[in-house]
Amino acid sequence: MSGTKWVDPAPFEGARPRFPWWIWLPRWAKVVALPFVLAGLVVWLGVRLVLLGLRYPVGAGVVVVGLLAYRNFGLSPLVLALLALVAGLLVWYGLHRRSFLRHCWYRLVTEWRRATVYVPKWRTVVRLADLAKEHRGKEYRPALRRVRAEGWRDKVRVRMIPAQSPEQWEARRDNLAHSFNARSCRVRVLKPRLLELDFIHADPLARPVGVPRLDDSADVDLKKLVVGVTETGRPWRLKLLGSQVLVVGVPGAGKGSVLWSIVWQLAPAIRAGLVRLVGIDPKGGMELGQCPDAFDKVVYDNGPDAVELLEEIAAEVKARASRYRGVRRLWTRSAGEPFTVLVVDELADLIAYQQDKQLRERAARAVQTISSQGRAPGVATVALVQDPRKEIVSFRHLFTTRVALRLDEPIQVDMVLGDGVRQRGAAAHEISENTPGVAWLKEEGQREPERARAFHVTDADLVELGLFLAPATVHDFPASAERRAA
Ligand SMILES: Nc1ncnc2c1ncn2[C@@H]1O[C@H](COP(=O)(O)OP(=O)(O)OP(=O)(O)O)[C@@H](O)[C@H]1O
Repeated sequence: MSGTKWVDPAPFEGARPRFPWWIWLPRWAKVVALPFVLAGLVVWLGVRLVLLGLRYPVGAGVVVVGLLAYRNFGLSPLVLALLALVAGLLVWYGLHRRSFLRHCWYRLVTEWRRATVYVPKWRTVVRLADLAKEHRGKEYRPALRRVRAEGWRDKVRVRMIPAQSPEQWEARRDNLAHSFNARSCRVRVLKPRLLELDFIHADPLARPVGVPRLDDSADVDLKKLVVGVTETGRPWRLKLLGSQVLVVGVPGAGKGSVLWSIVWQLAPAIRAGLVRLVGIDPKGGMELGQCPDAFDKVVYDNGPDAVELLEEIAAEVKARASRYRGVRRLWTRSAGEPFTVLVVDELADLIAYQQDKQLRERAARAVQTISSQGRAPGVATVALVQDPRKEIVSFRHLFTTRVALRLDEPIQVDMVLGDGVRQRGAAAHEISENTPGVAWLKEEGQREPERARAFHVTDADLVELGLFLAPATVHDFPASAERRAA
């Protein structure tokens, strides 16, 4: 108070200590409640043990049998049995490493990481990352659910608090990764309120993947062409029938390997006449010239010949569409004409860098016709490009399958894969220079992007492919040639 004027004291800014409610109970009530609390604890522990037994029936069985054996026969047989168990596990590892890791080792790692990393740090990390909220004295904290270790990544399920969105988690991917000692973190939405965080510890695609054997009898599935492996170890299946493919990557990112993996897998169908390849390589044949036998027609520049070829395919698209009208909605083998794949290496050379304005416009019109109308009549485009900017490819949206190999900048990832996909973890600009052929993939209608590596198609493989596809030449047997000459 100063004179007659009232001055408010400064508000109390210290944190008031909070005590649990039972602290205020009278002493006698605590004594009465103690046996009930202890009984409750015992029941809780029993339930946890039963749940653990149900989760790991084999492990629990081994422990129970071990205890019984120890009681009935003493220590020595138990030690022998344990040694036999270890030997059995080693044999399992030797015979089938994959199933051993999956069913035994990764389960142990899961429990270990849950107990030593995620449970102890969870509360602090979500509070410091602003993912927990306090409202009217009650704390709302995202719940840590199932954890699964898979060696190269830990999958951690999280139940979000009310009014939270996946974008809030996506914005804190880096904070979470560093907090849990991971290289990076990705966010996936499993269902409303349930997220799965991937904490990445290693790159399963670090090693190149060789091409499979060329098999004449193989059935080529144009909707699921296997052109590499995904990081989860499954085949990378590329949709060609009913899709248009855009492959983007800086020089040396491995665009060639995506292209040749597609051709490699199409080879049996090309040989059987079911698929026809048409190619344009404005770089003078540096890429497609490595295996010209794969192509029905190929042009090695970006001049009038290339544009005429594009217009020929565009005309074919229209002609097929009018033939199919009312007969079929999508190309099938029974259509009686081959599925056509147009391969353009460096699309920008045709539709952006071409000096002649008329040729440039004609090329862009033809490519747009093919990629917008070719789906149903069985004409697919596989276009490779280094620069994804709108000024270079103004009709990116017509390509329904996008492959982002290594890129320079984050903004390029958004251009290729679409808005928001990078935030979910598709960091194509972070792909290492040491892993050419690694790409992020996004198909139309698929929410989550996938990471995969194309087969490594070597020069020797291309020679083999050329031999496989070269038209058979029948040479005269020397003796019969001499006889005819005589
Ligand atoms: N899938 C792959 N696995 C392993 N190595 C690869 C793979 N793809 C490409 N490479 C290697 O990376 C290098 C560059 O590959 P490639 O020429 O295909 O790149 P690019 O993107 O087509 O480059 P450019 O735009 O200059 O033609 C080559 O030495 C190749 O052997």
